[in-house]
Amino acid sequence: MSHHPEEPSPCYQAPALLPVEQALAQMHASLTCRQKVQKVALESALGAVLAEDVIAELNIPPHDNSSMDGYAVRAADLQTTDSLTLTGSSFAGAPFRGELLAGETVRIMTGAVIPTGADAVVMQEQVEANDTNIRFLNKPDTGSNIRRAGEDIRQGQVLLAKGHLIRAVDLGLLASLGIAEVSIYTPLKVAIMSSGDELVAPGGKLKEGQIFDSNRAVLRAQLSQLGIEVLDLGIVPDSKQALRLALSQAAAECDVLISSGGVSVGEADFTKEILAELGQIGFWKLAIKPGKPFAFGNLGECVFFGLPGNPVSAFVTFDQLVRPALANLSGQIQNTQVRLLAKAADNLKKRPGRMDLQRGWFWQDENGELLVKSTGNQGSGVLTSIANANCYIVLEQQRGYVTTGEQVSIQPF
Ligand SMILES: Nc1nc2c(c(=O)[nH]1)N[C@H]1C(S)=C(S)[C@@H](COP(=O)(O)OP(=O)(O)OC[C@H]3O[C@@H](n4cnc5c(N)ncnc54)[C@H](O)[C@@H]3O)O[C@H]1N2
Ligand code: MOO
Repeated sequence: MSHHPEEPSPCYQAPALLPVEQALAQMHASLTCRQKVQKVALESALGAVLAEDVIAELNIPPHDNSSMDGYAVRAADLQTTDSLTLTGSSFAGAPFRGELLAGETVRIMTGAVIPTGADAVVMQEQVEANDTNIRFLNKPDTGSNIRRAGEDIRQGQVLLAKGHLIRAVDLGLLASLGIAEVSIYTPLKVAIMSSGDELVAPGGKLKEGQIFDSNRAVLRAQLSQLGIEVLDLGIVPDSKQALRLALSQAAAECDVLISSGGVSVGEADFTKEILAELGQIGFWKLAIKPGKPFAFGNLGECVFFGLPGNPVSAFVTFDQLVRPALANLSGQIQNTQVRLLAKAADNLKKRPGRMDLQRGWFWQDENGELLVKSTGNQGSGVLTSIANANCYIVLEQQRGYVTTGEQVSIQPF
C-alpha cells in the first residue's frame, strides 16, 4: 500500500493556507493574454475583447443639430421683436442651403442641421404660426435646443481602449462612427469536467449513493455568459487513467481547463496528482471559505483551475478567482467587481483564518443606509444559499464573529 503524499506524519504541521489576495496576485502575474488577434463584424463582437484602440474618425454628432421640432432663429432678433419671417426648412437629411438673415426663421426638425446664421431653436409649442409670419411667445437663450458637433464624441479621441470588453452599448458607439469591423482577441476556449464516481448527468438514473452533477450546468452557463467557447468533457470517473485522458485532451485542445471535485485529501481525490504528473501545480489550498482546496496550475500552455466539488465552493471560487483570471487571459483590462459597505442586520458566524464569502441579501433602509443579512445555512453543499442571495458578504481573513450593527463589505451579484 503506498503512502499517500498528503498523509500526516507524526510531526506533521499543516502548511499555511495561501491568502486570497496573494493567490490573485500570483495568478495576475503569471496569466497574460496570449490570444491571437482577429477581425470580426460588429454583429459577432458582443462579449469579445478589443485588441486595439478604436480612434474616432468623426465628430458625433457630425454637425450642430436641433434637439427639437420647431424654428431656428438668431436669438438676438427676438430681443427687439416677437415675429420673424419663415424663409425655408431644414429636415434631418435635407439641410437648409442658404444663410439665415436678420428677421428670418427656418422651420427645423429634430436632428436637422442648424442653418448658418442661426444660434437657437424654439420648440413649435412656443410659437404661433400664421402662414409665413411666426410669432414667438418666449425669448430663447443663445444655444438653446442645439446639440453641438462633437459634444458626444470628439474626432481623434480614443473611443474604446485596447482591452475593453465589448458590451451592447459599445456596438452602438462603434456603429455611430460607421465602423463595421473590429479587431478582437480570439475568444478563449475552455474545457470543463466534473470529477467523481458518484455523479450522474441530469436525465440519467441515480443508483444508490449517487447524486446529479450540478456543477457543470453552472460552469457552462457562467462561461457562456462570458462569451467563452466551452469544450464539455463530461463526468470523469475517479480513475487515474480516465483523468490522464481528460487532462491530456484539454491540454491539446484548449487554453484553459476547469475541473470540479477531486482536489481535496480523500482517497479518490486524484486530480491534483495527475496535474502534477502531466503539468505543474502553481498553488493549492487557500485561506478562503468556502473553497479551501482550490488548485491552480498548468498543463503545458493550458491553464488549470481545480474547483472544489462542493457546489457552493465551486461557484464561489469561480467568481472570486477564476473569473478575474479569465479576464486577464482574454486580454480584458476593466475590473467589474464592485464592493460596498453595509451594516450587518444579524450576527454572522466567522472564525479568523480564512476569508469568508458568505451569501447575503442586501437592501437600503428608509435613511438610505445599506443593510445586509445572511441567507441562512452557509454549508458548502447548500446551493440555495446562493440562489436566495443578491450579494456576497466579504469577511476579511483575520476577522472573527460579526455582531449585528457592525460594518461589512458586500459584493453585489
Ligand atoms: N479531511 C478533509 N476532508 C475534506 C477537507 C479537508 O481539508 N480535509 N476539505 C473539505 C472541503 S473544505 C471541501 S470544499 C471538499 C472538497 O473536496 P473535493 O474538491 O475533493 O470534492 P469531492 O470530494 O469530489 O466532492 C465534494 C462534495 O461535492 C459533491 N460534488 C462533487 N462534484 C459535484 C458536482 N459536479 N455536482 C454536484 N456535487 C458535486 C460531492 O458529491 C461531495 O459531496 O472536501 C472537504 N473534505
Ligand atoms: O472550503 Mo470547503 O469549500 O469550505 O467546503
